[in-house]
Amino acid sequence: MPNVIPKAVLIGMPGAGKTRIGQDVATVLNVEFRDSDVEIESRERMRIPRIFEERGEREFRAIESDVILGFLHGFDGVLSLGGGAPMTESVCDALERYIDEGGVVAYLDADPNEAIARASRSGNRPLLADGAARKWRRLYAERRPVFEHLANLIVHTKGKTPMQAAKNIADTVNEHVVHVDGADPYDVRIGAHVVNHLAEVLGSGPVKVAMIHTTPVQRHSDRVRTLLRRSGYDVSDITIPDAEAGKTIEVANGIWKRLGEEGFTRSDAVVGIGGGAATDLAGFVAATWMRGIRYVNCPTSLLAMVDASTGGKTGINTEAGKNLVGSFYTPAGVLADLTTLGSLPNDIFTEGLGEVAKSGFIMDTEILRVLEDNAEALRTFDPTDITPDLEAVIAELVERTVRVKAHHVSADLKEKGLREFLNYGHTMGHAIEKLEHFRWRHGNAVAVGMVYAAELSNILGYIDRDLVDYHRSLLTSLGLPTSWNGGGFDDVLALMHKDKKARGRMLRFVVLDRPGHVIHLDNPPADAVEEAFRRIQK
Ligand SMILES: NC(=O)c1ccc[n+]([C@@H]2O[C@H](COP(=O)([O-])OP(=O)(O)OC[C@H]3O[C@@H](n4cnc5c(N)ncnc54)[C@H](O)[C@@H]3O)[C@@H](O)[C@H]2O)c1
Ligand SMILES: O=C(O)C(=O)C[C@@H](O)[C@H](O)[C@H](O)COP(=O)(O)O
Repeated sequence: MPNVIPKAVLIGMPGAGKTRIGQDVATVLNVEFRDSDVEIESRERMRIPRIFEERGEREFRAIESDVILGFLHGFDGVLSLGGGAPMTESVCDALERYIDEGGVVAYLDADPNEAIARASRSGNRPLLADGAARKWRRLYAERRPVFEHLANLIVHTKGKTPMQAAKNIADTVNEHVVHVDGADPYDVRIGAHVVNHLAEVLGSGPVKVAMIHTTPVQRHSDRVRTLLRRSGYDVSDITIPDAEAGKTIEVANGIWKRLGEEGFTRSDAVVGIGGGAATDLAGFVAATWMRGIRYVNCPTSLLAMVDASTGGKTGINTEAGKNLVGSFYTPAGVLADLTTLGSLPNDIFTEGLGEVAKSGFIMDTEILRVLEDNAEALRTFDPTDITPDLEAVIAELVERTVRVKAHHVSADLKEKGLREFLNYGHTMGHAIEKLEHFRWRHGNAVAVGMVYAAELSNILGYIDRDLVDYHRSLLTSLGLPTSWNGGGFDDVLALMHKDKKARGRMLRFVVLDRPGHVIHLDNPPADAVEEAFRRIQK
């Protein structure tokens, strides 16, 4: 039975707004709200000033600690603490344990003058009796360092309405975080406004940041630029050609030239904002400038969120083919800000569902159930009308798909074996993309590629027709293609022999042997390879 812990705990100085904002957070999250001061007075049947007067602060802090610790296990709402509570060692230790369990301790960093005015209006502050402002500032000087060290979320409330501050906290509560292990571990943060974590992920090392983005995501890169500059970074704003046109050596060379001219050192950084093509190029630039500098991906398409931005495959396209030049180079972090989907065209969203479905077929079959249950809403995705329910479905699909990718890349970054399973549907998929001169979207080509792989697996007796038919029915219900007539078998075969999984003259595939489980299929019989191709023709 997992521990039941509060959704959020609010701390801050008297008058910071902990009660009002705490109530608003509880409203947004549709959970209960509790205030530790109110609970103390209810339990002791005595107002706090009288407890201080009759029993002294030491006993009050002991009572307060007991009440708060009682709420940190078993209460799943929002809890606001009295101003001095975190200064008590037992409370501070308990809050640190709460954060380790996934809790959010939000420090409301209010404007001192505003907080003093509010605190002075409320008579229930024994520590702020006469000379309130002077005493408040003395307490502030003592407590602020503790609050800032303890909190895993700091909300600057000046200029925000209580509800705006509350939504900021609720967004953090609703974030999903997927940890990617390996030599250079990092986190993928998924949720609304997670881009607010950018400075935290970049850290204090970089002085200069190259912000690499494309025109269609201008509104999102504008937000990133503001965040970077407000955090004190010297931003080089680099717009690249959109989509595959941006994944070229010419584009990379132009950026290298600019980084040299602007004096980028090995401690500086790159931020990639956009679809998978932009994050691939940004990662490639980061991997190669001075043999590797820090970079953070801010994916803005579904496919980039669930696949391209994570796993460290960086690269460009060349005459020889797609993704044939690049480097395995992992980001310092990935911020999948779901609000950016608010401008994503439906067809681009749909292609991302191809990689989501892939992750369901190869490992997490719950993904397939979620896709089935929400196929209509997903197929008719409208960026201007993302309901809270649909946003929750998308967040779950993104988290689950990223977890599947993280499982494979954490254990096998450089694709020596396990990671190849993520290539399900790609042997045929990449051939289709090439023969379609990249007019077909990646996710669409992979969808047909998965049907091809399912047919091949069926021909060789690994899976039955039902599972092949299920590929077609699920992918069709999501608006994805399941057949292709754009080229001849000989051309496809030649390209499959150039796939990165091929070894010498040996064709290599990844196929299912049951739902949620893939195997390597090396050097399958030539007639089976051709028969499966015939079966995906319209
Ligand atoms: N590195 C990896 O592991 C990996 C994995 C999968 C795919 N990829 C690569 O990713 C690319 C496919 O990614 P993609 O599907 O995101 O394509 P993409 O990067 O070409 O983006 C598709 C289109 O959507 C636009 N767009 C993206 N986000 C938007 C937003 N929020 N609002 C409006 N427009 C937006 C882009 O500007 C572009 O026009 C391919 O190059 C593929 O090779 C890499
Ligand atoms: O990350 C991987 O490894 C994958 O295979 C994920 C794929 O979904 C993705 O399309 C990847 O870009 C394909 O890798 P490639 O090496 O075949 O280009």
